[in-house]
Amino acid sequence: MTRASSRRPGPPTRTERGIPEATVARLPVYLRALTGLSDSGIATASSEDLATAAGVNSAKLRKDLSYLGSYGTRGVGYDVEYLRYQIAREIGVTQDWAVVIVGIGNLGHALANYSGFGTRGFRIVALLDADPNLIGERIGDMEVRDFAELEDIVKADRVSIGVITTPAGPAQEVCDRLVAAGVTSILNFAPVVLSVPDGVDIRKVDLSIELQILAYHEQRKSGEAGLPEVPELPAMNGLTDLPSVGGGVGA
Ligand SMILES: NC(=O)c1ccc[n+]([C@@H]2O[C@H](COP(=O)([O-])OP(=O)(O)OC[C@H]3O[C@@H](n4cnc5c(N)ncnc54)[C@H](O)[C@@H]3O)[C@@H](O)[C@H]2O)c1
Repeated sequence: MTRASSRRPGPPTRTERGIPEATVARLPVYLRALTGLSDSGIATASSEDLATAAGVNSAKLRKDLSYLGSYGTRGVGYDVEYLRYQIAREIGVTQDWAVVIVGIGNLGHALANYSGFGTRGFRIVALLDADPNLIGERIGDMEVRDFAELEDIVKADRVSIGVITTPAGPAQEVCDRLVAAGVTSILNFAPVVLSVPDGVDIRKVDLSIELQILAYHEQRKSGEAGLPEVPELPAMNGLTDLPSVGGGVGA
């Protein structure tokens, strides 16, 4: 056997349980795929079926699942319900997580109205805002409450996750208040990098970055297909006296 290269990449970052972070990031994708299979009444799935449903290759999927001690049964595949339970337990979604959302504007309203969190183990316990005009507004079966109540709510409901949907300006201050109140995980939608002390996990959601990644791929696709043709200029009836390009029109 020959050695492929003398330069080896560093070891992948691993969680305390020894599962690579990249595998952890794929577990929710497998969970969603398994939920889909289960909802369609499928009791067992081969690694190929599951990989197709999750959009990954089957060798990677088998390797990922082996970290959970799940190898499937040869010739039968994986028990969908059991694997779903194993992954949910590993991610921590078999238990109920209390979440607060801070900043109930456009995005906060949309998240508050989304019913999918509850079925995935996330209980929204409070919608908080600093605007007195919003406090008391009903959204579904909840009422917007004063951000000043944060500390009491975190203590009473044992909140560990906070979602920030305020503008960028106050986001750090909101984050500091969440952390001081005892929140140890933050999902930040505000377009700003927040600092948190050790022991607090933070994740940032930025749709424009996702769109830029898609734009990058679109650009590559149009490069492969050849550049799009320059569209013809519309007929300019009667306009014959146009200045030439770079003609330096004075101010
Ligand atoms: N990550 C993404 O992909 C994405 C997409 C859209 C919007 N955003 C961001 O999400 C945030 C919210 O957007 P939006 O359109 O809902 O804004 P918005 O102005 O409609 O709502 C912001 C809310 O935050 C509240 N607020 C302001 N300061 C506060 C404070 N100190 N404490 C508590 N509440 C406070 C305001 O009263 C308001 O209700 C913005 O930062 C925006 O840039 C992110």
